[in-house]
Amino acid sequence: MTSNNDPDDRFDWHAAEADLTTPDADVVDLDAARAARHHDDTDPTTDTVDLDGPAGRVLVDSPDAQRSPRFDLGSLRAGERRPILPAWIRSRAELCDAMRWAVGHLLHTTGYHAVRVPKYAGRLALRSPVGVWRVLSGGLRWLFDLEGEPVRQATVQRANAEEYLKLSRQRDRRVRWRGIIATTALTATIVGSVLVAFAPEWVRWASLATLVGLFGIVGRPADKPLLDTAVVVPRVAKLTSHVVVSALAVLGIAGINQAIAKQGQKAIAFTSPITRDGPGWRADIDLPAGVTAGDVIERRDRLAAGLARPLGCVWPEGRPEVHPGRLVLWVGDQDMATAKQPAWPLLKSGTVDLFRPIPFGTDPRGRNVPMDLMYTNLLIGSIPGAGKTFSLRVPLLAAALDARAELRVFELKGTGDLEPLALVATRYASGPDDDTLEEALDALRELRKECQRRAAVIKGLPKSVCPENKVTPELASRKNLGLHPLVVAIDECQELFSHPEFGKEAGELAEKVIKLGRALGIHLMLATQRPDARSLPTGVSANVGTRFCLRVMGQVENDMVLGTSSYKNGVRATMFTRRDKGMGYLVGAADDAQITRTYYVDGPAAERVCQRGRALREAAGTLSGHAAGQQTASPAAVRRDSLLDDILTVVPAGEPKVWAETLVERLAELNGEIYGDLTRDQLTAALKPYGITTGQVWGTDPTTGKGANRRGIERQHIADAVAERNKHRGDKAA
Ligand SMILES: Nc1ncnc2c1ncn2[C@@H]1O[C@H](COP(=O)(O)OP(=O)(O)OP(=O)(O)O)[C@@H](O)[C@H]1O
Repeated sequence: MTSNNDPDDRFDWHAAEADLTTPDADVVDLDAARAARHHDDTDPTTDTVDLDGPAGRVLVDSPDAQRSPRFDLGSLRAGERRPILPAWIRSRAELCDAMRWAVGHLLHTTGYHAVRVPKYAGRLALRSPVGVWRVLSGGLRWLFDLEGEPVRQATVQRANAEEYLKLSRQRDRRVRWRGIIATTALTATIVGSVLVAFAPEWVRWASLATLVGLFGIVGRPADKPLLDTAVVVPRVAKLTSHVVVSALAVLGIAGINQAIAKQGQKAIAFTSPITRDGPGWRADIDLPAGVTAGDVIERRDRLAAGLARPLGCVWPEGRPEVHPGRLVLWVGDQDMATAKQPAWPLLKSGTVDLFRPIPFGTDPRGRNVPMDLMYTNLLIGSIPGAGKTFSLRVPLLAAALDARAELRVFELKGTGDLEPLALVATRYASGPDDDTLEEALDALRELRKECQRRAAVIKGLPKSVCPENKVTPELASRKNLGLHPLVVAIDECQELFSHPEFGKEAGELAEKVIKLGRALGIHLMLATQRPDARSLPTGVSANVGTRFCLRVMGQVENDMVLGTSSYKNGVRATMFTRRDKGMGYLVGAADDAQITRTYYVDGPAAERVCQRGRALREAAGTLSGHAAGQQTASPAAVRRDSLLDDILTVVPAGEPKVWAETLVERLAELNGEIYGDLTRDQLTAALKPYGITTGQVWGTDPTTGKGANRRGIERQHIADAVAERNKHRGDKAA
């Protein structure tokens, strides 16, 4: 019955029998036992446990453990309820979008065919003689039962008189009643023709057109439809499990290859059927043991080659919350980079309530990706030219459409990419120079103070008005409280954070603002093309709530922008290519990381949106600062212009030398608004451009009255610098 070649021969039936006869093992699952034996071949320690020496070996995969769990109410309660209505019907925006598409499709098709009516009429006229011929010949064949003729001829040939008689009788019967019908129809046609001949002219033409149309339809060639194609629908190949497994097999991942070699197609488990999901296919995959979704995502280009689809159609994503080996593969019908993207929903009309999500971009399926701006901050990072500034512009434009929001915008590249926002911004500065950087730094200083002020306001409010100790839409609308949304954007923020003089302070301030401002209606948006430790302080990158990472080149930058372990978990912005402009991973806007392409709003369109935002502010009386034409020089600029004169004011002519610390105190006393934050280091740096350096000078401590050598300046150096400056000014004026 058995042969030596049968692998089951090597199975230890005695051991299995012993297992069977142990008191608490009532059933042995033979499949499990065989599987245990196979594993045993490779590693004898994995599937059996030696509890009491050789006699006590028991199977690890016990029948109890292998039995499917019984149904219980708990598992039903834990089950995931599938939505009754599909997501696109529940979302107002998506429903409107679908409706818009349906109406547009209908109008296009109608218009397309309407202009071709003369062409279709000509076609029908040309085809109508064939139609007449088909009707007449078909009618005669039917009338004389000609389709039965070959059979009758065959019976004649076989000289089968009885059968021939039967067929002839049947034919006579048929021809008789068909003749009656044909005669009636012919009579009706003649009567109809006579009536039409005496009818008004339009009836005659209409009848002729109808007849031509009908005969034209009947005379249609089988391979040529009457109507041209108004909409060409692209045909895409189906995604099947076979295609997916074959593509995964060519990625060169050892774990996948070994599993496929052992188990074939079964090595890749599909956790649910491959389905259509939006304009593409979706496969939910459990990768073989030990292979992570990140391993596949890293080889997206090879995966696309394996699937024989353009790279922009293939979007593998991990689901680390399920397990690291769960992969969701979405294969679009069209390349995401070239597929037509819907316009930004607020492009032409609409206002924004910043306490509600704003439309930020679209996902690979073309659906809107919303983003919250309140109670969070935003960090955008990528290599140069991937679409950072365009991405930053979208939430800024949304903020522009909320009349309550105050915008402060600093663009540190100096190309004017955010220029349209100057129409609505309370503060706007653009430039790569130190002055602009210092303005941005000042803005952060102000924000820190604003945080303190707002915190005090909120603390002073009764719990009934402010139950969660954070700004609510109602509080933000109360002008007297000054708790309106305050949106501050710094594009190319690496310039500020890596600045030798301002960098450290800016990093500390930004971290404080990010941590505190969130609940106080202050929203900081940072965009950087150099997401590394020097250009993006860890205190900043670790505390930002919402992150958008466009194309980056490595794991470090990826995790700097998207958060620690993102790369390991398969959220890899390294997979985006040069063509994927405006595309990135959005983290923090939803539970999972989302592949998002930001809405494309170009310069002129952005300007039109800002004009609307400006009109809203004018109506609400909230236009202020830069946008309102109040070109107040920045504290940095004022300080720079007046520093030398103010030093001469606070250091009398009889005091040749003064300590830097004394000078800083006196300047703050003179003008707290401009010099309140001035530190000794900043003073030293501000004097450097005039060639004035601080050195050890003798002075007396006013509190102790003791003399000492400390860092300070000589008054004469300042006086010389003022004289030099005035000379220059005089030259220029002349
Ligand atoms: N959502 C988008 N869809 C299509 N193209 C886009 C999108 N966003 C940006 N682009 C294109 O990418 C180009 C670069 O964008 P952007 O200037 O925002 O890049 P950047 O990362 O800020 O560059 P840099 O670091 O040099 O400032 C733009 O000229 C634009 O045409």
